[in-house]
Amino acid sequence: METKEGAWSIDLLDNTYTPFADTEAQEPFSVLSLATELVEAIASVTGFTSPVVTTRRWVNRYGIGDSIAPHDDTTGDFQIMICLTAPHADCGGELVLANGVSVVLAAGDLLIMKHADVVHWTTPILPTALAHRATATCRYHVDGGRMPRSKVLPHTQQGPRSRVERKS
Ligand SMILES: O=C(O)CCC(=O)C(=O)O
Ligand SMILES: [Fe+2]
Repeated sequence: METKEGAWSIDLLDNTYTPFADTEAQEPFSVLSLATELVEAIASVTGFTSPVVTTRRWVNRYGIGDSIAPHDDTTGDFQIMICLTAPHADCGGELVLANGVSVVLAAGDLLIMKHADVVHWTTPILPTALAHRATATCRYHVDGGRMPRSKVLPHTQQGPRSRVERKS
């Protein structure tokens, strides 16, 4: 993927926004990130008391020169990110948050983020890197939280667009 937000590749593990209770883990990261005890523990650490209603899960991969540009994650309420692989600390791939925090993740590290309104980016992977960088993220959406627009107002509430247009 190459966008104004940077260059990296993304593997969507689950982009369906299935209700949390019906979401089935298809691979190990989802087995972990959907485990009720873990979700409850992370909700408690981040201060969320409303139940998780849905999740989204994906893997980002950064090769030499890749980075994610400064952006604000506009949906979801809290998330975990597990570093799957990373170059040595002095070879780029640092996650920087505009609030002054920066993190160099090593393989196996788990980061819990309350990500609303925190602009963040990663530094480019340097040519000296001997490994690429990959992170797996599970984003949790709580009841009444920051849902994607299409989920806040499902079109079933208003009927299909064509019917609305015919009425007017
Ligand atoms: O890979 C990272 O460290 C950050 C990824 C990220 O910010 C995102 O997927 O929105
Ligand atoms: Fe992000």
